[in-house]
Amino acid sequence: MKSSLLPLQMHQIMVYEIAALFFAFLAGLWSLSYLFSPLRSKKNGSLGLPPGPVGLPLLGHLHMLGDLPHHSLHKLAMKYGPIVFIRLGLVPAVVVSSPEWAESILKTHDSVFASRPKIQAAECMSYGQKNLVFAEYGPYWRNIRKLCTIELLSSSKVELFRPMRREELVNFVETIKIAAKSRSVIDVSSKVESLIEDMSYRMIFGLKDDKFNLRSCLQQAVSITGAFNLADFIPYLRHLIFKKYLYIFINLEQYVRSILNCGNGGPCLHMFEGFGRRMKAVNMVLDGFLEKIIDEHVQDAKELHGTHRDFIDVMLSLIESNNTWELHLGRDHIKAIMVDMLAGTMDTSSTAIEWVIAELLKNPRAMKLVQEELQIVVGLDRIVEEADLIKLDYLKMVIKESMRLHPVAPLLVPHESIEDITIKGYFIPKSSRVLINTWAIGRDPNVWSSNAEEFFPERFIGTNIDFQGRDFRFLPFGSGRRKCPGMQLGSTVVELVLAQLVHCFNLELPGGMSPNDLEMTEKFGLTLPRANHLFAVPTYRLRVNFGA
Ligand code: HEM
Repeated sequence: MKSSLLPLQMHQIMVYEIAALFFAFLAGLWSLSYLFSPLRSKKNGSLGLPPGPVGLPLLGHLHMLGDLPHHSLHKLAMKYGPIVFIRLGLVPAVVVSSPEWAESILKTHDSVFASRPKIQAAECMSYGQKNLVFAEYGPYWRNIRKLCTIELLSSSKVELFRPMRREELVNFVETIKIAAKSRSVIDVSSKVESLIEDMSYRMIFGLKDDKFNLRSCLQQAVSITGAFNLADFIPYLRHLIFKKYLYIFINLEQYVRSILNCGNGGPCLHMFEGFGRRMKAVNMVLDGFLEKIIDEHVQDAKELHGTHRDFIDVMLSLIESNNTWELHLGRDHIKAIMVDMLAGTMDTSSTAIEWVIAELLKNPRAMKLVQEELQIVVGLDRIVEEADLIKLDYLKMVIKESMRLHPVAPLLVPHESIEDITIKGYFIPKSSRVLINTWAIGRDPNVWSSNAEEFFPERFIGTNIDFQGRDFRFLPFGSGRRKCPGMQLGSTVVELVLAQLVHCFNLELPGGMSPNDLEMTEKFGLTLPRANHLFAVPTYRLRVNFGA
């Protein structure tokens, strides 16, 4: 039986390969025609497409992105200017690297650029893009955004979870105190990640103990959504055999390194080879967990007579009361929004916190000033309360400075144009992907003066630059219609955790490491965390052993 199937499989593979070559040939012709399109040249007073390098047929400029696309795109901007036209496979894309162009895209022509591209992983992980992050711009997105902003992320809802945040922080400090007693090294990155996870689970699901083993499944879902998927850029290749070889070609350097490091295949190739399969498998497991959690909430709601406790309760009560913001909300919507909220709360806040601690360890002068401010505002006889945050001006500048140098989303979330448009003489075709390189803007000496690469929080003194996205030099939460709706929650958590950690503990680099030796390598994904975990030796600072 087995052997009779083999020739059939071979036949199918050959048909696929022939079809692949045919489509690749057509796509190559199409992309060549794009390269020599009249739009590239000046015509009728128009400047044509924005400047950019000539790409390869089919691949466009994918091979130029490398491990850290925000760095590679910054290099292109240095050569071609603040707006660069490239092609990612068959997808036209513009890269924006100046505050002026960011304002044009995110404010002046916001409605044209407010959509999101279709991404295979997002479609799978968020139940056919029923979530908010990747929803196409239009009535569905508008309603779901209103629902999330008002029902889940408003100031009053953020306030509702204040006691939970305090409780989690007290536990967090207690565990670090144990390490401090024995002068042990702590993995700051892991500690912060697990604190943020606990807070997120309690707020979204009402549970803290990971009884469904959600953690690893979610991490995989997030890493898959942030992973590079060739099929998003060359859709013809979705089912083709030779995509593996194309992937190796594009990531030649990564591939060679992965072979050298880990023998047969390496992580990047594994990720790609089984991408579709892995995506579906992770989604199936995640879906099972989410279904069980929702079932439990439905059951509990009957007993608790509709008392709202967490995000799932809120969503279920909306369905019950038929107040579903003109959306026909079902379980898939709840699950898609929960995945959004989890992805939104977890990696973002912990990435931001990790970078601030790293910068403070590298800059003892700034660390000293933050601790002095805390000593004046809070004193050494109690822990930080949320009400104190408003008075911590220097800490806020430190956070902004760190986010300037290490934006959590260096290219924001990709935007997509919904129609052809000409801006400042440049033609940007419909369905172009727009990458706003906030990392490059944050390090531009023309924008931030010659000390742009230096960590210098005082640069914010006397400016009114904040997180709101009104000043296009600084966009850690984006700007315009698609700006982050979780900004208040995110900034509160980041400020609170940081304030508590540096108030309660002095942190030293382990093994007598000098601040100059602390490396600051980044790892590109859905967010931009440190490539390596951050370690430190804590010493308890307060005069009291606090509690509730
Ligand atoms: C430090 C924390 C955070 C940072 C730095 C951050 C940053 C961002 C950025 C840069 C964007 C893209 C904006 C754009 O495309 O123009 C975004 C979008 C988004 N964020 Fe956040 N975020 C944070 C926390 C959160 C939290 C706590 C939540 C929810 C619980 C959240 C939910 C979202 C959602 C749903 C979107 C998509 C909005 C849309 O497409 O309409 N984020 N965030």
